[in-house]
Amino acid sequence: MAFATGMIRRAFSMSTTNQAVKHVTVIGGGLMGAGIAQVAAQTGHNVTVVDVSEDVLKKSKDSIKKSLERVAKKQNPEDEKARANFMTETMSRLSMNTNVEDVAKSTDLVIEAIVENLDIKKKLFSSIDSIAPEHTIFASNTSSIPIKEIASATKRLDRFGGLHFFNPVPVMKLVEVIRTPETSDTTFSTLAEFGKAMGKTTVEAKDTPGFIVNRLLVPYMMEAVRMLERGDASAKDIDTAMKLGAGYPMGPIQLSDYVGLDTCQFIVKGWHEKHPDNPLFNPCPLLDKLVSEGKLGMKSGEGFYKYNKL
Ligand SMILES: C[C@H](O)CC(=O)SCCNC(=O)CCNC(=O)[C@H](O)C(C)(C)COP(=O)(O)OP(=O)(O)OC[C@H]1O[C@@H](n2cnc3c(N)ncnc32)[C@H](O)[C@@H]1OP(=O)(O)O
Ligand SMILES: NC(=O)c1ccc[n+]([C@@H]2O[C@H](COP(=O)([O-])OP(=O)(O)OC[C@H]3O[C@@H](n4cnc5c(N)ncnc54)[C@H](O)[C@@H]3O)[C@@H](O)[C@H]2O)c1
Repeated sequence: MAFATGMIRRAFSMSTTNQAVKHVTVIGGGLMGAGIAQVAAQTGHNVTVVDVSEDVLKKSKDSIKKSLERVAKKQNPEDEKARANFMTETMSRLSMNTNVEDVAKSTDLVIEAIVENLDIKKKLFSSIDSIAPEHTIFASNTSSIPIKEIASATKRLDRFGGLHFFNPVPVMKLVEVIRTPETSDTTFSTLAEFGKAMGKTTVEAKDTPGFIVNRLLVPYMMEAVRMLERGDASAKDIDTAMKLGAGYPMGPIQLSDYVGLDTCQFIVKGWHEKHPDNPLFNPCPLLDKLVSEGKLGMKSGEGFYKYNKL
């Protein structure tokens, strides 16, 4: 009987914990942060986006609005009033702030989506660890850095995990939930429930390089860049081949531009430094050249291809 009561209590506390993710702080309002914030607000969460300046936050808010309009149009193509209500309600759950310490004081979940750099991520988490409430869970959206290394900047190893979303967040249906050996069961289930509450399918991934998707996808993208570098095929033909011959929605060269060439470079460089003997993680001189020229892909207007500036 005592056992059964304990089970019930545990189940109850688990479900209240899950419902307790009401306020989400998204740090970094760029490509990924804006998408994460948008979908979290769309699914009924109160969200604050934090970034380095008002200017960046304005751009972030504008891009969220634009993307929401696409979603509203899709949901209610014939009903203008319903579209307007959806926009107003979602935007009312969204706020912007440049002061991370202020926001961290009262939030249930922090999702970090800043630049792919371990030292900068550690500095950020360390600055809010003593400010955030005890119950607050920290998560990183890193593409490639071990969650354990980022978490080491804090004293809440049991309340730290990975939530890895995919670009474009409003469209891609997956979230990888990453646990380290220290991530508690409650933290893991709260993160997985949150992913589901955002309308995503979740998979559990270990804290290994690239988790599941990137461990397979990034070497494939870099092999395509190496193929281009060798002059074996043109960028356009590589992309056409993989779209029509393998059923991918985008070819690997176009996808590299879409992800951001700087982000791709950070990923490969980090893995190569840690695993220099793995040829799949070898640097790509062509990628490095484009990044050094400021050609970062779609977001900068040029990468392997040229784009109309966003
Ligand atoms: C590296 C990281 O750590 C991990 C990653 O993120 S790896 C990258 C993962 N992402 C991918 O692999 C993306 C592959 N590409 C795709 O799936 C598709 O090309 C794409 C969804 C991006 C665009 O699709 P495409 O058909 O070419 O263009 P488009 O017609 O504009 O969009 C398709 C639908 O998505 C919607 N959409 C696209 N981007 C959107 C956005 N930002 N916000 C809201 N809706 C969006 C469109 O409204 C459209 O909806 P509809 O079909 O109902 O009309
Ligand atoms: N681009 C992708 O396809 C993709 C997909 C999944 C995960 N990720 C990961 O998500 C993270 C963000 O990537 P992104 O593509 O959105 O980058 P991005 O460059 O588009 O955006 C990063 C944002 O973080 C802000 N920022 C930087 N330092 C900050 C700080 N200390 N405090 C607050 N804001 C800060 C920047 O001003 C910028 O707006 C990275 O870790 C990346 O690896 C990227």
